[in-house]
Amino acid sequence: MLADGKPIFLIGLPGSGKTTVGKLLSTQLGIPFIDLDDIIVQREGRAISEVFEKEGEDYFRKVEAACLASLIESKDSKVVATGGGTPCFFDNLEKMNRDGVTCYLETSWKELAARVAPGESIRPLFKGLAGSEVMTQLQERFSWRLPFYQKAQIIISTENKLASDVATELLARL
Ligand SMILES: Nc1ncnc2c1ncn2[C@@H]1O[C@H](COP(=O)(O)OP(=O)(O)OP(=O)(O)O)[C@@H](O)[C@H]1O
Ligand SMILES: O=C(O)C1=C[C@@H](O)[C@@H](O)[C@H](O)C1
Ligand SMILES: [Mg+2]
Repeated sequence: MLADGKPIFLIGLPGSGKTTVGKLLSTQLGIPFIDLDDIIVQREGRAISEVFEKEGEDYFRKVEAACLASLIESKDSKVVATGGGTPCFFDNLEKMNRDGVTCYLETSWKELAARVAPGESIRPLFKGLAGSEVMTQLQERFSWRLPFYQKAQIIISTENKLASDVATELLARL
């Protein structure tokens, strides 16, 4: 198995299903699930939105990289849902590819827009916008990230698939 004893890192845009698929996969494999965003919240003792607001993105990215590095150092098998931006800063992606198995959950702009639906209070950026506006916002903000995601060792399209099907497909490719 490709992932024998190594951490499995799920990467992709917000709404691509990293948390949902990650939890399912960890149950199927019988190994722990860790959400990198939760580790950051624990370490900082405050919400990510507060870290962004009070300290700015540069600070957040440094904390994110440090939390990722300590997860990698522990060298045990686990499924890690990374943050949407994690592979796109510093050498985070190289580290994940070197010491773990990376999987990009590829999802179209249209599908992402439908998932991060307007009105969801946890995504203030998209609140009150129509579906097509959400799609444009996503593209404008995040197109630059795609070349990073595409360097993952495994790429799985999530299009028209249930999260459970995505987890099963990933399991078969590990
Ligand atoms: N394959 C799928 N098909 C349809 N809906 C999905 C699929 N995977 C996830 N979802 C739904 O999309 C939403 C976002 O999923 P999830 O929170 O797992 O994404 P994420 O990549 O962890 O996002 P974030 O980066 O914001 O943490 C959830 O409502 C989830 O139920
Ligand atoms: O896409 C991003 O840049 C982010 C996604 C979230 O998972 C968090 O890591 C944070 O809100 C930043
Ligand atoms: Mg998530």
